[in-house]
Amino acid sequence: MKLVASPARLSTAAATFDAEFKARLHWSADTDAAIEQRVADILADVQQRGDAAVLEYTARFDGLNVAGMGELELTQAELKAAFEAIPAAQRDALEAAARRVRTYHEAQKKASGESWSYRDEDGTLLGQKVTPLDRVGIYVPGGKAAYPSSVLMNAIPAHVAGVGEIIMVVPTPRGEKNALVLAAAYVAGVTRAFTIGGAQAVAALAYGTQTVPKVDKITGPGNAYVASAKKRVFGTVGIDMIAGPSEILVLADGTTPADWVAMDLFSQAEHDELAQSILLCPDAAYIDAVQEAINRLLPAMPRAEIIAKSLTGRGALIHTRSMEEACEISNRIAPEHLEVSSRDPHKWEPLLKHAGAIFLGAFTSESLGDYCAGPNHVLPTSGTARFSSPLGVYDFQKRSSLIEVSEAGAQVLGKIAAELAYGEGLQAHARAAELRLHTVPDMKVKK
Ligand SMILES: NC(=O)c1ccc[n+]([C@@H]2O[C@H](COP(=O)([O-])OP(=O)(O)OC[C@H]3O[C@@H](n4cnc5c(N)ncnc54)[C@H](O)[C@@H]3O)[C@@H](O)[C@H]2O)c1
Ligand SMILES: N[C@H](CO)Cc1c[nH]c[nH+]1
Ligand SMILES: [Zn+2]
Repeated sequence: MKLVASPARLSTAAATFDAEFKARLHWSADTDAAIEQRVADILADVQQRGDAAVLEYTARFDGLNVAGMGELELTQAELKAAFEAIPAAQRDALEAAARRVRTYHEAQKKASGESWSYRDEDGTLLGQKVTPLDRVGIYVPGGKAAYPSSVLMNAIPAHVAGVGEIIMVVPTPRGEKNALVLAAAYVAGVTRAFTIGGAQAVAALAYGTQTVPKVDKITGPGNAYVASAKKRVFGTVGIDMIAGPSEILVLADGTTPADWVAMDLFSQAEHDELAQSILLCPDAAYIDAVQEAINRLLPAMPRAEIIAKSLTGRGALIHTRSMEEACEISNRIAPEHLEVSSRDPHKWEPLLKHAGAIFLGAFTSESLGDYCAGPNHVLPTSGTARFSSPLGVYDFQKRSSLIEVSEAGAQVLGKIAAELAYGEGLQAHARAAELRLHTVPDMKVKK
């Protein structure tokens, strides 16, 4: 049977555009009631029965039958052995990628992840103390593909932040362990690792089981089950964002070879049938050329079936009136990845507000960002880039305000606070401030 990838052909000039566009975009884990119900049941079961439930779901969903949780833990020796056994070229690539990701996140920490403080003229100190989280859980997807790069993208910023313990979970369908994933866990310095996935792994990390330690925060991407589970455990633990099925939006002025753009659309479509690839372009003949390239290149792709399903079910080639209009529509979509495939990307970049990551120019394929450019590839999806940011060192830190009021400062602040406290009807607040005023007898700080 011949596989066909037919993304929807839309035009912003058509009267039906808004409705068709909305229908194409509309999807999120919480609109899929079947997934939601299943995830809710799994979370409740793991919370109640712990390891026993995790073992059952791992057998059911990943085809991995074992006698006890001990068999689902990867030892440090196993991680090290995997690193030593992979071909030298893979080891070098892994280490080169890790170096670039580390350099980027160290710069990120310097720019915005350090404690700071200042003093008022009267000596009062005000500031913010930044501390790393004690223990985090990192989700590394593993259902339809293996993601050693996601190990690096999660664990390295956690390390740079100074997190004490990094607990990794990764499903290994039918028990097939991916050597590169294990090697990446070794390179990135993961503390403990379990071969579990899906909602049951998220639940194990959030609630803790007899074997899996409860964590403070869960980060990392995953499929619709993982995204929904993370949303539901938020509050019990922190989460980074909703990083669900991958998305790419290519904003093209028609100057990049059509084959390059077709392959970039494939690159995210091949992740998942639910991934979304969209092209926005003001040149109709160029859109035809990209569709022709899709037809020609698809049969040779090993993951052609997933690509065809994703492009046909969720993809779109949109003809716009202008590049300006294309930028405006891109902002409405707020994609995970946005490629500005143009001879003059800096002309359009200032118009772009909402995207997880922006890739400028024809040579910046999104896939370079997935592996080794340096910035994080764990990014907000489903339009959440309107309010969320890429995974970063800041996700593994928290902040405490620091306040040290001097004796002189207390004289000024005490009067302001007391006035406002009486206004709120909170007498104890007011008195606590007033007792420190020199005007109150016998209450001066002893020297
Ligand atoms: N946004 C990002 O930063 C980013 C990065 C990498 C990957 N991704 C996305 O992550 C996803 C990875 O998905 P995946 O499936 O390959 O791996 P995954 O690890 O996310 O999901 C596999 C797990 O899903 C669960 N599952 C599958 N079918 C189920 C069912 N019918 N009922 C209950 N549970 C079920 C199983 O427990 C299985 O272990 C893709 O959508 C990819 O696009 C996103
Ligand atoms: N594109 C994914 C984020 O949506 C990340 C990734 C890992 N490997 C390949 N791609
Ligand atoms: Zn990718």
